[in-house]
Amino acid sequence: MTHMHIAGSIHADATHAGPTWLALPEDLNVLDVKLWPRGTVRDGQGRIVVGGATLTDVAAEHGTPVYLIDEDDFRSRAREFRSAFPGWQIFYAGKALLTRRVARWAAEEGLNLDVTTMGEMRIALAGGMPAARLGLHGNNKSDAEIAFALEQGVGRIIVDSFNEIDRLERHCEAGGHTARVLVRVTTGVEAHTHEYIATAHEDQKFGLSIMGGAALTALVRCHASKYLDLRGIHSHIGSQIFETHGFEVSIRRAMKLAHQFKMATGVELPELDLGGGFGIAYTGADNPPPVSEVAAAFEEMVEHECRAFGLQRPELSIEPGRAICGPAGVAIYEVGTVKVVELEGGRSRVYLSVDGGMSDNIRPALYAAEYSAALANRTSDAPPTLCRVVGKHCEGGDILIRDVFLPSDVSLGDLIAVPGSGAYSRSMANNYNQIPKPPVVSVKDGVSSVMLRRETLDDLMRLDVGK
Ligand SMILES: Cc1ncc(COP(=O)(O)O)c(C=O)c1O
Ligand SMILES: N[C@@H](CCCC[NH3+])C(=O)O
Repeated sequence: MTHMHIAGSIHADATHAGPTWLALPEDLNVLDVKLWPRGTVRDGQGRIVVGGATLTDVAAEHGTPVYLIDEDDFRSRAREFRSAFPGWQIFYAGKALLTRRVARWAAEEGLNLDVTTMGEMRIALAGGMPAARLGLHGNNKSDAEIAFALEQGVGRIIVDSFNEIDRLERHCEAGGHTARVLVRVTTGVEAHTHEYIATAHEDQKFGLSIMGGAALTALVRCHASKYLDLRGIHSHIGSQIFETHGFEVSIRRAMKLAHQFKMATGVELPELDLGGGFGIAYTGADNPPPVSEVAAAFEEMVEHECRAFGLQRPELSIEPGRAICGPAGVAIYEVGTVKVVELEGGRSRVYLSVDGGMSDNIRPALYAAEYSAALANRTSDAPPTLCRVVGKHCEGGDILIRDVFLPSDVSLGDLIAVPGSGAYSRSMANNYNQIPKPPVVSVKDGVSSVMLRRETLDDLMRLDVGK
C-alpha cells in the first residue's frame, strides 16, 4: 500500500468550486456523527471502527467492496421507532435490505415486516418472522405470490388494483381463505423528493386515486366482498422525505376518504397505514428531523383529522425502511486508480476509481443521490481535495460520489468508507459488466460475520446455461 503523493497527480485544490451545499470540512479526519453508525470512532492508528470492528480488518477478512451492517445500530433505530410511536405497528420495509438475519433482528425487536415479492416473503419467513406479521405489497402480485401469502397466513395484503381484487377473491374462494386487506391509495401529494421515489402523485403506477374516485370504489368493493376483511387505507407518499407537510396533506385526504367510506357504508375503517419515507442524512448538508419529532407530528395530525371528520382514532402503522437500516450500513471500497482530469480555467478534478460502482450502488445513477465518504484505513493531514469517486463500470455515469472532499494524499490501496449505505444499495445491486455482487457482513462487539456471501464468478458462470 502506498500513501505517498503521486507526483503532480493530486492537487490540493480545495478552492475548486464544488456544489454550494458541500462545505469545506475543517478536519477530514473527524467523522460526522449523523452519518455513521452510532459509536463509530477512529482507533489509535486512525482507522475507522464500526461496531467494534476495524474497517481494515473487515476489508482484509471479507475483501472489497464489502457492505457492513452494524447490528446494534440497526436494533437501536428499530427500538427508537417503537418507543417514538407507542401503540403503532412498525413494519420494517424489507426492500431496503433483507436477509434472514435482518428479518430475525426485526422480529426480535418487535417489528413487523413489509414484503413485496415471493423472494422477500421467503427470506422473511426463513428468518423467523411470523407470517401473521407480514404485510404484502406490490402493484402486480402474481397468482403464485397471492396463493403463497394466503396459504402461509400473511397478516395483511395491501391491494393495489381492481385486477388484484379479482385475483385475490378467486384465490380466497378456491382455498377457503379470508384475506385481511388494506387499499393502497394515491393522495395526490407531490412529495419533495426525487420523481422516481415519490409515490403519491396521480400519474404513476402505484395505488388507486382518491381524486379520481377509484380508491373509494375499491374500498366499497372490498367491504362488500365475502372473501375480504377490509381493514383500512394505506398511503405511502415516497421516500427520503424530511418535511412533514406532505404527510399532513396525505393524512387529511386519507381521513377524508375514510369519512366518505363511512358515509357510504355506515362503517368506520379500523386501520390506517401511513407508509414509509423517513429520510436520513447522506451528507453533512442533510438534517432529517429526529424520529421523536416526526412521531409527535404524526400523532397530532392524525388526532386533528379524526376530530375534523368525527372519526375514532384508527389503529396506526408505518413502514420505515431506510431510516432503520440505512445509517447502520457502511460500504468499503479500495482505491485502485487515481486520475487528475484537467478542466477549463486551469482547474482539475481528481477521479478516484474504486473496485465497485453502479452495480453495487445504483442510487447515484438512478436518482442523482449524494453520498459522503471518508478515508477509512488511516487519518491524513494532507489538505482536502475535491474528488469524484467513480466505479469500474463501462459507463460515464458510473459515479458513486459526484463531489466529496478527501485528503489530497489518497492513493492506491487506501480504503474509502461510504456511510449511509445500508438501504437500497446492496438490495438494488445488479451484475452489470459481469461483476459479482459484494457480500453483506454484520458486525457486533468487534466480530464480523457474513450474512450474504460474495457472489463468485462461478455463480455467474452457472447461470449461463446456453452454449
Ligand atoms: C409501500 C412502501 N412502504 C415503505 C417503503 C419504505 O420506504 P423508506 O425506506 O423510504 O422508509 C416503501 C419504499 O419507498 C414503499 O414503497
Ligand atoms: N429505492 C429508493 C426508494 C424507493 C423504494 C421503495 N418504494 C431509494 O433508493 O431511494
